[in-house]
Amino acid sequence: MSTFIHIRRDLHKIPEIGYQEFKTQKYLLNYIKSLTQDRIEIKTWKTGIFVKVNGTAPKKMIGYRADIDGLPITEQSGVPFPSEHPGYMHACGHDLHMSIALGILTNVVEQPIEDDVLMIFQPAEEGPGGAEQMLASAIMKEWMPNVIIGLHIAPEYKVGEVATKPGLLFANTTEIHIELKGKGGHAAYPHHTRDMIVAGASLITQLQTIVARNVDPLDSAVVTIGKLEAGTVGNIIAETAKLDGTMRTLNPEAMVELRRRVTAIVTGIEHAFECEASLDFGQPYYQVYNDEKLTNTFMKYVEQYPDVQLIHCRESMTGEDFGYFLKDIPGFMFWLGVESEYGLHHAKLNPDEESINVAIDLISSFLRSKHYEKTE
Ligand SMILES: CC(=O)N[C@@H](CCC[C@H](N)C(=O)O)C(=O)O
Repeated sequence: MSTFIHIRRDLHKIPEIGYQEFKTQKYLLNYIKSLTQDRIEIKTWKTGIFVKVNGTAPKKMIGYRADIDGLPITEQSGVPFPSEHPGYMHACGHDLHMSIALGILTNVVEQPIEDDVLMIFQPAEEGPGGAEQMLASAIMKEWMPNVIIGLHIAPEYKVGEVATKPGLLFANTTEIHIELKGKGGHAAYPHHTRDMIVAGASLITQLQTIVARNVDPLDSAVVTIGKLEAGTVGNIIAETAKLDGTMRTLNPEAMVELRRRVTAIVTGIEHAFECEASLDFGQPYYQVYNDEKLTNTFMKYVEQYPDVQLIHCRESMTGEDFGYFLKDIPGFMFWLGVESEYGLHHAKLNPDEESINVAIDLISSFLRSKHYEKTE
C-alpha cells in the first residue's frame, strides 16, 4: 500500500468537525516535520496549517489548498479502517484531500521546483467556514500566492477522470437556522397550546414554494432543510422547533431574493401560529469561479497527460469556501474521480483510494511543468 493511502486511512479514523481538528492538525504536523526541513517554513493558524516550500529561483508563489474537517455522520461504509470518533465521518473526502496535499508537498520538498509553493490545510470547510478568515490572516498577508489550486473528490466519476470548467463551477450558498418558540402542553388540549411541530411543518412546506414561485425559472436554486428537531413524545405538544438548512444559487442576485422570501415566510409563520421565531443566515459561501485562462491551460494540460481523462462538466449546486480564495487569487478547482456507489455526505461513501496517486502525480507534474504561467 502506498504511503499516501496509508496516511488517508489514518486520517479517515479521526474525523473532526470545523475548528475542532486538533488530532488532525497534530497528525499533519508530525508528517510535515518528518520531511527534510531545509526549504520549509511552517505556520499554524487555529487548527489549520500553512507550509511554504521555498523554490530554487522563485518568481511566483503557487498555492494549493486542502480542507481538513469531517462531518457529523455515523459511518456505515464498511471499510476495515472506520472512523474511531462515534457520530463523525470523513464523508466529503477531506481525508483524501489531505493525503493528496501531503503527497504534493512531499514531491516538491524532495525535488524542489523553481517557484515557491504554499500548501494550505484549511479547517471548517463544511461550516462555519475557514477560507475567508484564513485569507484575512496576517500569515496570508505575508504569503499571498499568485495562483491557487484546489480539488474536490467526485464519486460520480471514475478513477483517472478529472472534470472542470472555466468560469462558474460551484454555487453561492447561505445557511438557514430557524428557532420557533410556542407553548407546549397536553396532546389532548391543543387549543391551550401553540404547537411548533405544526408550525415547523407548515414552514417547511412554505419554504419549498420559493424555488418554484420566486426564482426566475431560467436561474438555478436550491432550498433544503436538512435538520428538524422538535418534540419529546407522542402525547406532548412541542413547545419549540429548530430547523437547519441551506440555500444555493448560481446567480448571486437570486440569493438576495431567496433571503428576502425566507425572512418574509418566517415572519408570516410568527403571525399565523402566534409564536416567536429567530432566523440566522450563518456564514455565506461565495461561488467557486474558476479563472478562465488558467482553467483552459490546466484543461489542455490534462488532455495531453497520460492515463487521465478530461471531462467538461457543468456547474453544480455544491458550495465550497474555496470560492473566497478564487475571489482574491486567480486559480481553479476541479473534480477528481473516485468512483463510489454512494455520494458525498452519505454514510456509505467509499472513494477508490487509487485516485490519491492520480491526483498527486497530476498536480506535481502540472507544477513542475510551469504551465500555470501560460494563459492560453
Ligand atoms: C463540497 C461540499 O459538499 N460542500 C458543502 C459545504 C457547504 C457548507 C455551507 N455552510 C452550507 O451548508 O450552506 C456543501 O454542502 O455543498
